[in-house]
Amino acid sequence: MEITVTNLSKSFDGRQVFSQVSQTFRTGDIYCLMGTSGSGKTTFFRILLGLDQPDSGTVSGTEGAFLSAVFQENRLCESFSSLDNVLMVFPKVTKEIRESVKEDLCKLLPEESIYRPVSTLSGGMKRRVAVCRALAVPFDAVLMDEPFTGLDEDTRRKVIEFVKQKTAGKLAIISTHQEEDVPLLGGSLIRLTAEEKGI
Ligand SMILES: Nc1ncnc2c1ncn2[C@@H]1O[C@H](COP(=O)(O)OP(=O)(O)OP(=O)(O)O)[C@@H](O)[C@H]1O
Repeated sequence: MEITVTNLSKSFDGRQVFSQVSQTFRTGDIYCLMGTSGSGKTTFFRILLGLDQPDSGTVSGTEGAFLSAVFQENRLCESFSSLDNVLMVFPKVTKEIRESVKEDLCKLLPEESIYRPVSTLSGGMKRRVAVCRALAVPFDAVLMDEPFTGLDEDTRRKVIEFVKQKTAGKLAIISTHQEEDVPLLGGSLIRLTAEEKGI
């Protein structure tokens, strides 16, 4: 698939967040979206997901596509286990799906923790559950808003490897504040800067 944004502009209350952003995102590639706090990364994701409208410009290629997402907040059900938080996104849970989700979760978390309510997990553990859930479902493209926040260096690398494996041959757009993530992900760097007002 290919997502193309053309001359995308967005302002809030008369304050320009970004303007005239044009970019093509192609399947098989990872795009790392970087920009200072407030440069509009979350807003850009929300527009791609159709949750917000641009003031002007267009997004094409997302019609009929399955877009998966990790939002800036985890959006987990705190009283459910990690396992159930991931399984809940499947319309029908088969034995195979359950086993494969367990296997994926265990790549990122200690096995005992995947049966505990999410409310008992650390912030970094919850983040890993959110990442695992977004990548568990079939998707054409995944959009991840700062998925590696709250992770120590070793865990961060482990999660990056997991993301690379799970997004192979698909389209991934990932926002990050750490430039070193770009080579680790083998991604293309795209800057969304307030100064340039575009990427
Ligand atoms: N619904 C809204 N109403 C008014 N202003 C908003 C709204 N959503 C975002 N903004 C403003 O738009 C700007 C961009 O916000 P956004 O969250 O997209 O930035 P960001 O690059 O994701 O920031 P961060 O790196 O801190 O997560 C900010 O100044 C923010 O206050």
